[in-house]
Amino acid sequence: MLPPVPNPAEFGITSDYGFLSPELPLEVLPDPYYAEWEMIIGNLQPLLLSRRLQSIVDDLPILSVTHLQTEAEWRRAYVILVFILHGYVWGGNSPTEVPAHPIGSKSRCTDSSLKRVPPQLTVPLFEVCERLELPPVATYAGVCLWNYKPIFSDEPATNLDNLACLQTFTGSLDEQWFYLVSVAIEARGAPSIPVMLRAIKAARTGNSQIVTECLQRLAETIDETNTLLQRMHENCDPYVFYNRIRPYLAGSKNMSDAGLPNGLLYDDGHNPEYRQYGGGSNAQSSLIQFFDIVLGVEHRPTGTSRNDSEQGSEDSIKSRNSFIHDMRSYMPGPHRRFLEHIDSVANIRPFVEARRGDSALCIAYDACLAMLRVLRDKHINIVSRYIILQSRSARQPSQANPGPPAARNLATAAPTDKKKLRGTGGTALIPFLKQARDETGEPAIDAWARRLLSNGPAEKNFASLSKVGEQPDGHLEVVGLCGTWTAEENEGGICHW
Ligand code: HEM
Ligand SMILES: N[C@@H](CC(=O)c1ccccc1NC=O)C(=O)O
Repeated sequence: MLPPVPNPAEFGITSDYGFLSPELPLEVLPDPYYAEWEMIIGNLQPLLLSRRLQSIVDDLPILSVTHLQTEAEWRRAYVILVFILHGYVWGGNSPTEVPAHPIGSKSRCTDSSLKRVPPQLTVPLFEVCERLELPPVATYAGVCLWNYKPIFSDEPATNLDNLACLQTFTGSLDEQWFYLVSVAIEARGAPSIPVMLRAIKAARTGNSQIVTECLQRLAETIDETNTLLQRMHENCDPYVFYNRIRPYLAGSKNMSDAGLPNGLLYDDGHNPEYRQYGGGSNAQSSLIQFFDIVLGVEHRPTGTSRNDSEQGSEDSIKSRNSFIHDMRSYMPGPHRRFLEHIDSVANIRPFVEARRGDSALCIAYDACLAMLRVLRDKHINIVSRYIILQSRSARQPSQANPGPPAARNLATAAPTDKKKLRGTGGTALIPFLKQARDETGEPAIDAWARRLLSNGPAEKNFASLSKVGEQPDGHLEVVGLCGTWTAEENEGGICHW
């Protein structure tokens, strides 16, 4: 008996909003009991600039979560508490140094106090996280999924230019844009969820035509998310991102260089406990993991390959990429369970592989892989521009004004070797991301080329293309009726004739 295809509505997932909340995120907690939390979050930037956040938080009462009534209020409380938490930890000079407090301020931090999360945050945050099934850290859900509003209510969330953030650390457009590109991608990808559930049901009845149509729509959707991803460059400056925004997004795992060798000391007032969590990452996007799962894209532990696991006939769990799989525990509980259900019913890849003679079906499937690979190619280019290049310039000591010692954080503590650079989620970012890209499968050149050339010069119409080889620097060489061209493989298929 096949497991039932899950109903997204049972997991709070809708075809209009996907993994975004169907009701818009709450902009303020309605109960005045939480006025002090709202005062702090509403003044986060000036409190960070004046280095007063820590003392204000240390003077807070420990508020109870019993006044939170609706799911939207629990989510708003999570957003408030994780933004304050990350501002508290990373907003000082560094997590181990005492920030400059105005003389006479009521409370002074001790040396190690900033590795410590005080009970005013730990107690309510632990209860909110238990209710939402999230870790006590600023996850993708906290800074993206539940942190936006439409500017004009009659325009869709898919319109990136109609979105605004509810909270940021820096108050900058760059930071808003960084989160909102992901929000728009989630909205744009939402309709593909019911489409692919329909494909899974059609595959169960052997209906190739329906599966093909659904895959064609999925390929278009992923292509549209790629267009949105590319817009990151419009309003998020790499220097601002790397040096002003990204330090706040860090987690507390593998963060010895940034002053957190044991992680953070979460003090609930009775039993202080060191804990280590990865920081936020789009690896926590349920939508992108949904694309992988429905297409049968499998990610392995970085540095291993399909051959490694086949030799040992490893069971699929052990051969899975632990980071990508672990990131499900950083997703809201219902979204995590939905992906687990999809895992148990995903059948498209074997359906296609059993019908290699059905060219329309295979081309549609390959087109999805090609678009998902383009997404990862574009993403690697973004990571290069926003992290790797910035990490190099951040290490150039400025002779002009050496100034005070730089704060120790994710930016200033970055290793010199790019291969050791880590993402906020905790991965060795380049090896991990390139492997994830390579595991997205080699699309059939024909489907890939046809899709690319459909936007290309009209006079070039290829009956078919075939790969004739690969140049030393990774360029693909394909030959078609109108000549030979090489595609900048790592630029996501921009063709050079
Ligand atoms: C300035 C923008 C961005 C930077 C610097 C960036 C950086 C990174 C890094 C370093 C990782 C490795 C995991 C980690 O340690 O966090 C990662 C993972 C990932 N990012 Fe981004 N990211 C950005 C925006 C986005 C956006 C907008 C998307 C939306 C599609 C996205 C999709 C992913 C996915 C899906 C992963 C998991 C790896 C994979 O499945 O290929 N990222 N990102
Ligand atoms: N992994 C990225 C940061 C990142 O993408 C991210 C971090 C926290 C919350 C959300 C994120 N992604 C998009 O909004 C980095 O290492 O810079």
